[in-house]
Amino acid sequence: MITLNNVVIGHQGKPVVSPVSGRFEPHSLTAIIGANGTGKSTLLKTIAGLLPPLAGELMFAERAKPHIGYLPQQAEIDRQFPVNVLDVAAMGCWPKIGFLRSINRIARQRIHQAIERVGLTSIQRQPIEALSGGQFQRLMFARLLVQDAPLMLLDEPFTGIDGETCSLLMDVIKQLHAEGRTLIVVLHNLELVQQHFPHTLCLGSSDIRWGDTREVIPRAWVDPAMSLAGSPMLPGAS
Ligand SMILES: Nc1ncnc2c1ncn2[C@@H]1O[C@H](COP(=O)(O)OP(=O)(O)OP(=O)(O)O)[C@@H](O)[C@H]1O
Repeated sequence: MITLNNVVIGHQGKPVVSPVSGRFEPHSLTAIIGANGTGKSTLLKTIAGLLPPLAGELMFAERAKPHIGYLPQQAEIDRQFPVNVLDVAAMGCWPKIGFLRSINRIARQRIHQAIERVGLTSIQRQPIEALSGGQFQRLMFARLLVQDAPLMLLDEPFTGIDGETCSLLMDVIKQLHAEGRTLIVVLHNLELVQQHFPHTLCLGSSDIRWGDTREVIPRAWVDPAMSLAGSPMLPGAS
């Protein structure tokens, strides 16, 4: 679905990691891991088209770039906007129907189903500034479900949320994948990656590994006896 050929990612002309080459297969589920600052978010933004590659080729299999669902890190989202849960979930329709067009019955049904899927039906009229971090992340997933994009990019979707929400949202990720979408998810929890993600791209300051998760993540990294399970400790981490 996406081929990277010596793609250099970075900001203001400054690369953050060695050139990346490889391929995200159609309908694949890939985790991007790596220590803080190794360029995981930068890579996601480059694939999303929010940042240009500094060099190299980033190619999509289709002639035109597919519709992309992008979930940034929570810290990058403005929650002061005066809208409620339903309004935000409905924004998932915009790429397909446009900003000012009215929502038809089928789309409305899809919005309500998505809100129900993430357990927010009882608070669907609440303003978003009143939501907890976990409730807000559930809402971001509802919007993704409504968006229905073939390619979804998620940046640290489980950071700062409780175990129950994490488990529910992981099920949504698996559902989206089972429905045939391609998903690329930045994560720090290696146990989660090992349990659920068949492919892993590990960005390191001097080394990039990409392939089958069982080969990319050595068992020792998630061995509870080594106290690394679920931690962001990776080669190159301080
Ligand atoms: N807008 C920006 N302008 C300039 N440099 C930036 C910008 N955003 C990030 N960087 C730098 O690019 C590098 C990679 O940042 P990035 O956020 O992609 O890393 P990351 O692997 O996602 O880190 P983390 O795990 O902490 O989220 C860092 O050195 C960071 O300081």
